[in-house]
Amino acid sequence: MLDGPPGELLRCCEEQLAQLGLLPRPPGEAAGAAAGDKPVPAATPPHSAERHAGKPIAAGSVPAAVPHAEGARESAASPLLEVDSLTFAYPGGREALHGIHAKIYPGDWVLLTGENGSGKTTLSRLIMGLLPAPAGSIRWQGEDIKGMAVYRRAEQIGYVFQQPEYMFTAPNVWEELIYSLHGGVPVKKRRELSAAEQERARFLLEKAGLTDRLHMSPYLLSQGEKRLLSVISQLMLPRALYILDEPTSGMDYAAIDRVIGLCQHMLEEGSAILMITHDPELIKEHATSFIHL
Ligand SMILES: Nc1ncnc2c1ncn2[C@@H]1O[C@H](COP(=O)(O)OP(=O)(O)OP(=O)(O)O)[C@@H](O)[C@H]1O
Repeated sequence: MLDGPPGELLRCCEEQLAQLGLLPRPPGEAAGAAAGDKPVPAATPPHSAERHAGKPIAAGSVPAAVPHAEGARESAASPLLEVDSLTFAYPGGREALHGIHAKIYPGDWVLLTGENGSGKTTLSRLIMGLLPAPAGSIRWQGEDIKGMAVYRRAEQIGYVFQQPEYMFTAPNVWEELIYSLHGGVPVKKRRELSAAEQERARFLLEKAGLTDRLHMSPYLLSQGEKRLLSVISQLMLPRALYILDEPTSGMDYAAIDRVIGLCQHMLEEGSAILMITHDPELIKEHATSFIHL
C-alpha cells in the first residue's frame, strides 16, 4: 500500500510511483520515455574534471571556477595547450607531478594553485621546455611539445619567472623593457623602435606605474616594482599564452590591481594566461578556470 507523507513515499517507493505514472516528468525529459525508465540525469556542469588537474578543488579552499560553456568553446576554438596524464619526476627525486590533465583555450585566464612543492613551477618549466616533458603528455596547438625547440615555444608563449631577477639583463628599466624586441643585438646595432612598439612600451609602463623609473637599474626597484617590470617586459611581445609564476607575490593591493589590469589587457588582445598564484582569493573573480595541484 502506498500511503504516508509525500517525502517519505518518495524516499521508499519512488520506483513504484514512477511505474504507476504518479511522478511528474522532470522538465525537458523526452515525452515518449516509457514509464519506469530511469530519469535522464541533468547534463554534467561544463567545468569539472577536465578543467581541473590533479585533486578536485576542495570546497571552500579555492573559489568555484567561473565555468565556461565547454561544448560551445570546443566547437569555437581548439585548445592552445593540452596536458594529458602528465607524470614527472626529477632525476633521483620523488614524483613532482602525477597524472595531470588540463586544457587552456584562447582567452582563458587559468589560475594554477597548490601547496608549496606541489609542482606548479615544474609544470610551467615542462611547458616551456626548461625540463624534458614525457612524449605525448603536453601538446601545443595539437603538436606534441616534446619535439618543439625551446625557441619555438618562446615565440608563442611568454614566461615570467618566479624570481624577477632571473630575467634582468639590461642596465635600466627602459632597456630591460625593450630588450626582447632586439634579442641579443648590441645597442649600437639596434634598429629604431616602430611607433607601435614605442606606444606599447609607454602604455605598459603607465599601466605598471613605472613611467618615472626609466633610468633606474632594475635591481634597485622595490620587489613589487621588479615583478611588474618582469611582467611587462614579457608583455612587450604579443604571445598566444603568457605563463606568470607568482606575479603578485609580496605585492600590495594597488600593485596587484596593476597586474590584474595588465592581464585583462592581454586577454582583450586574445591571449590566454596561466597564472601560478598563492593568492587565488584576490584574483578569482577574473579567472575563467582553475588547476589545483
Ligand atoms: N631541480 C630539482 N631537482 C629535484 N627536485 C626538484 C627540483 N626542482 C624542484 N624539485 C622538487 O619538485 C617538487 C615541486 O617543486 P616546484 O618548484 O614545482 O613546486 P611549486 O608548487 O612551484 O612550489 P612553490 O609554491 O613553493 O613555488 C618539490 O618537492 C621540489 O623540491
